Formats: sequence, C-alpha cells, structure tokens
Amino acid sequence: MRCAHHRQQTPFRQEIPQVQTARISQATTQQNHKVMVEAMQRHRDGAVRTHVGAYDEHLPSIALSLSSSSSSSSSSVTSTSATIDVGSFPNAKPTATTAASVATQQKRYPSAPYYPPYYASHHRVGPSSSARGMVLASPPQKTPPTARVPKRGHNDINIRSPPKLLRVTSLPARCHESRFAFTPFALDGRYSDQELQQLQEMRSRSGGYYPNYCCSYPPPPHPYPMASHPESFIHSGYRCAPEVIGHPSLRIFKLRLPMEHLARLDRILEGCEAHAKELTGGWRTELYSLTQQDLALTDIPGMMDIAMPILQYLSRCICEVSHAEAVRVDRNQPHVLKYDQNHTGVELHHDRCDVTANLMMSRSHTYVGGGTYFPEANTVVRLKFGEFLLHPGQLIHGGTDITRGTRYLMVLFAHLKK
Ligand SMILES: O=C(O)CCC(=O)C(=O)O
Ligand SMILES: [Fe+2]
Repeated sequence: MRCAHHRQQTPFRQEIPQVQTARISQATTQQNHKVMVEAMQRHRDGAVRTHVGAYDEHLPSIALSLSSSSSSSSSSVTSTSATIDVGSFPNAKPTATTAASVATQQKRYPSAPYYPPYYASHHRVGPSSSARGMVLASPPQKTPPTARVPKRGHNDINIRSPPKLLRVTSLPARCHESRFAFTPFALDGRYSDQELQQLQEMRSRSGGYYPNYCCSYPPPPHPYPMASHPESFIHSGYRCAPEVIGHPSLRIFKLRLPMEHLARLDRILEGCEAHAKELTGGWRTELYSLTQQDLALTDIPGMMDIAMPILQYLSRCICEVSHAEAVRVDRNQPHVLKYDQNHTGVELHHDRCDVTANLMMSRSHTYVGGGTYFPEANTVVRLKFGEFLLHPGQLIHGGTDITRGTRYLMVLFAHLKK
C-alpha cells in the first residue's frame, strides 16, 4: 500500500544549512544580520519565541544570531546592538531566563576569560521612546560581572510573530572588558526552558565555530561529549547505554543490536533480494514517496518471524529512550530500504511517526558515502553493521548519497503509547 505522505519533505528547512554557513563565514557583517533576520522571518510562521540574552551555536538551524563581535585589533572588538520592533506583538512578556546555566559555566571554567554574555540588567530592555519599539542595548562593563542568577523572568521575551530588525548599530568595546550584543533565537516550541538552559550550557564548548570566540569563548576543555545524562537501561540482561548524538534535547540515540540477532539481518536481506526478483518493479514498490526502493517485511512470507526478535528489541529500546509504555508500528513496518546507484540517498524530510528507527544492515566496506544527516545536530551519522539510530520522526534528517556499493537499512516508523 502506497503511503505518499509518510516521509514529508520540509523545504523551508532545507535552506537552513546555508544560513548556518553564512553565519560562520561572515557573521560579523551587518548584511549578515539582515540575512539572518530575513531567514528567520521566512522560515518561521506561527508562534515564534525570541530568546534574548544568550548565544548558542548549538541550535544551528534555529538560533539566528544578530550579534557579532569582530576583532579590529588584538585588543578590541566591535560589537553590535540592534533594535527590535516588538510593538506589533502585544503579548510580549518576559519568561524564564537561562542565566542559571551561565552561572554553572562560570563555576566550571573559573579561570577562563569567559564573561557571562548577558544579564537582563546589562540591557536596557523596555519600550523605547518610539512606543512601538523595544531597544535592546547593553552598556560597556568595566569589570566582568560576577556569577549571579537573575530571577526567572528577566531576559526572555515571548513574541507571537517574527521580530523585525529596525536598526543595527556598531559600538566599540574593549576585548575582555566588556561585551555587548544580543542574540534573538527563534524557537519552534519544541524546546522547553530547561532544554534551553542545557543548550546554553554547551555554548563554550565550541570554540572556533562561532566567530566571537576570540573574545570571550574559552577553548573547549574537551570535545563535545556523549550525553551528560546518558540514559541507560537494561534489557534481558543487557545493559545498554545509548550514545547520544548531538545535543541531548534532540533525542538522537545510537544503539546496537545484541550479537545474537545479527545473523538475522543477513537472512532478511537474502529474503528481500529473493522477493524483489519476483516483483515486476523489483525494489521499486512505491511504498513511500521520497525513498524509492523499499520492501515491507510483512509482504514477504516468513520474514516477520525472522525479524520479530529484532523488532521486539527495537521496540523496547524505543520505549526506554522515549519513556513510553508501548509502541505501535505502522502498516508496512518494518521495511527495508535499499540504496544503490539507482537510488543513492534521500533529501531532507521528516517522518510521520513519533520515533524512527534506522538499523544498518550493510557492512561498512560494502558501500561508500551514505549516512543519516541531521542539520540540527550538524552531523552525519554513519552506522556500522547492526547499529541503529533512534530519532524523533519530526526531526529533520536526510540520507546522504552513497557513491558506490549498496546500503541497506531496516526502517521502523513507531508511534508511542504513553
Ligand atoms: O538513509 C538514511 O540514513 C535515512 C533514511 C530515512 O530517513 C528514512 O528512511 O526515512
Ligand atoms: Fe526518514
């Protein structure tokens, strides 16, 4: 049965990597600010939340930076402040702050030349003289502010529609003495305030990525680690700690099938290839609209019996990482997806399910290229034989092209029962 909408293309997201690139390469220009604001306006509809007062480059696709500092000499920077019109958002009101995580950062890196980027008190946040506007600016600081935690509700602003950049001004500042700028984030509602704080925690670990690092970003003390709070769980004697890919809030997990199930993967592939030979279209079953070579195991006699232990294992893992009691799978699940020279990859899209499982059925030496690309994690995940990925179906991802060989995945679209 054809299910044209199961993988949904999301064209507005596809442009985001460009925005990211623009920010990395030329984020110090006013033009870039404009580009980003326009991008934000283009890509966001409905409720947009602008988070004022924190840098975060770990939201590459949703954090659109309007602030910048560029080295004009070894000891000075030019920072930019801007005016945002919030007059058209009558419901603008403060919400929670992320400053607690700034304090945590300071504790963690006490000797680093790290200045908490923002506190509400450094900004003049409030209606400007033009009644319709809100001026966000921060006076230079003579001394680095000490860690302190503003009350919740200081420096975030909720708005109902995208902000409008009215004016950008450049202000001189002394490096390591002050820092003033701000960063509106456009958030799409999937992030809670708590998650925002976690995201904020990661900011200083990406030295080099953000162009301002020269001034106040300490070098990362260690590479971006696995989850700070890895979720581990036990299955039939197995202790399994999923590796977290990207930021934990993205909920991308890499796991492995137990060894005893691996041989089943080869048997399933043999069954699929034999079955495809019998079909007029071969692998071209038109099960889905974006991926082009898929076979539903339910259509191949005997296959579900072989796949059942794997399916159960995947389901249990999905339950564990999602805190769900049970999973329900769609029709045609699991299915096997084949990439070869006729179908090399799949564009950015999201899957119409709560959790997607992608299980690698090919050995790494049998193909070149290929991987699961998550723009929000800025990562291409390459699985080894028997490894599988769990990710929210709604998280944008794509399959990067293979350039040689054949890459098979077992894919499961799952819905959670809580
Ligand atoms: O090729 C991949 O790794 C991703 C496949 C995918 O996104 C899908 O099957 O929906
Ligand atoms: Fe997908």
